[in-house]
Amino acid sequence: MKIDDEEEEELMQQLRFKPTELLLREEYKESIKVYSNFISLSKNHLPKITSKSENPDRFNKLQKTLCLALSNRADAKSKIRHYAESLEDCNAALEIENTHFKTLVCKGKILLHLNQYANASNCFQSALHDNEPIQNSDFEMINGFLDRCKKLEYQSRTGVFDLSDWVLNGFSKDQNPDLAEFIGPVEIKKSEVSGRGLFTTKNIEAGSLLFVTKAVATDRGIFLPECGEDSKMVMWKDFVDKIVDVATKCRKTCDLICRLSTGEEEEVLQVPDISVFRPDNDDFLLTEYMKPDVAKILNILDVNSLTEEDGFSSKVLGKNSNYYGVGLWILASFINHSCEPNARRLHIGDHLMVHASRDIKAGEEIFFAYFDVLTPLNKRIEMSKTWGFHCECNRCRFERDMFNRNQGLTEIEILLECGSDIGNVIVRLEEGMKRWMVKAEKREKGYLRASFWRIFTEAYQSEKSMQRWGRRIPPAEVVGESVAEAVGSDERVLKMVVDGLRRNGVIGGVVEMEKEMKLGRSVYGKVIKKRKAMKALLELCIR
Ligand SMILES: C[S@@+](CC[C@H](N)C(=O)[O-])C[C@H]1O[C@@H](n2cnc3c(N)ncnc32)[C@H](O)[C@@H]1O
Repeated sequence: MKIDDEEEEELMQQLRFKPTELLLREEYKESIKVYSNFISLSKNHLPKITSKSENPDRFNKLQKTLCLALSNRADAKSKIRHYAESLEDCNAALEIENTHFKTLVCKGKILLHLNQYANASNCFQSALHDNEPIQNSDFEMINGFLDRCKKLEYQSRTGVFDLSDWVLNGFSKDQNPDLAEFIGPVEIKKSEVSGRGLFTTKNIEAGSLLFVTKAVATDRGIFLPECGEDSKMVMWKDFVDKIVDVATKCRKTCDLICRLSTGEEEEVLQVPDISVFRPDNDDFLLTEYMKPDVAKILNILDVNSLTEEDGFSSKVLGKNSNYYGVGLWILASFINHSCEPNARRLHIGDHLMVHASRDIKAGEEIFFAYFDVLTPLNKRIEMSKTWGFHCECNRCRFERDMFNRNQGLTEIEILLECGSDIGNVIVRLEEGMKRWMVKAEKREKGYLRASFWRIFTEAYQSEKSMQRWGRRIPPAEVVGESVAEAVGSDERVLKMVVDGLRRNGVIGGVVEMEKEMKLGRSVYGKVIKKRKAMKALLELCIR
């Protein structure tokens, strides 16, 4: 339908207020539609005003209205997480009026959300200084954002994070600590294990932070055993929908997800430069937009999604034991598995903090445990099969070799299966390790103790076992420490060592306290800076 200029202007008048109403009612999609109508009519109308009436006042007025409409549409788009499109609208509005307050605030908030702290800060600075005088409430709001940008930019640049206050305040559930993204001394390279892997670029001490990254999406729930697997399937579907939604809306995320492994033909996969994962990297804008291939994304999620159960333990966080969370963290998806891992992850809100759980030398590959590694070899073989690979780490090779070379280990397993006294089995194992020349310095003792972890914990927790066998089995802290050295520690290992040290009656001894703190740092990372906070975690862990 052709409409004349007067009708067009009347229509614009009607459209001017309608979308604002919709925006206030939080009907974002509808308001975007009406704003889009208004914007195209305005763009159509602008040249006519200049050429026909030569009326600069009207022209300026319409320009201002167009700028506001673009800014409001940007706001609506950001509310439904169409960040890339929202930024385009912000830039178009700023081209009309480069100090437009509302647009600068909207753009700043989006950039902050996208972890581009310095760029976000520039927007807020400009909103503050190019728009004087400014209302008190706006002044406070902008300064709040500027403080956040400054804090996050510092974290992101230096890797200095401190979760102590959050721990000391009882892990305040509604207020997770404000965390930036950070990439430490790591790079992606071809791995001897499979495909690509993440490697250190310098020597790293246990507890040091390797990187902090925010999830593409997560999903969480409490699943009572009586609900069965169906409710978990519903959650999984919801999670997949969230990922596809983000990939559809954000070209960069889609591009990054598509670089992940589907578990097939990993050898031909490209090795991306680590800079690609920095939030301010815009190279992806040059790549052609690919519509997300949902079937491929499903395979990628199967191979790369992480569950949250291994984060700050449910026990420490006081979470319901039926709690279950799943998420996709892109940089973490380049980490391969080993049964002697050297890195641990903490899940805090949607952020994943990854730190070294043992000292790592420059150039070594970083490994996670994809499944519980305090389990025997046959169980681990089963678990790695479900992941679609066969683990060839030092520990698996050593244990396979031990089983092949002598009957001793097989006999011990048979004793266990026949329900022999666990204290007796431990004594047989410890004596066997001496005969088989298992070397502590090569971490071999720790490997085997980690594989027989269950019986060690049961024995130390049983007064009867300890009375009968206590003198012939090594102290809990010795076993715990050798396991920590060999396969890295977790809260169970920490508990065994701390319980053992305290059972000896040396509470508060300087050497023992330092041992506990050191182990605590390898489990929780150096992000717990205050001693008081680490002590609080240790107490929670052994409770
Ligand atoms: C999260 S990805 C790890 C990064 C992957 N190697 C890549 O190139 O993108 C998980 C996949 O890596 C491979 N993988 C991880 N650990 C492995 C291991 N210890 N041995 C063999 N393959 C492994 C498996 O194909 C697994 O499905």
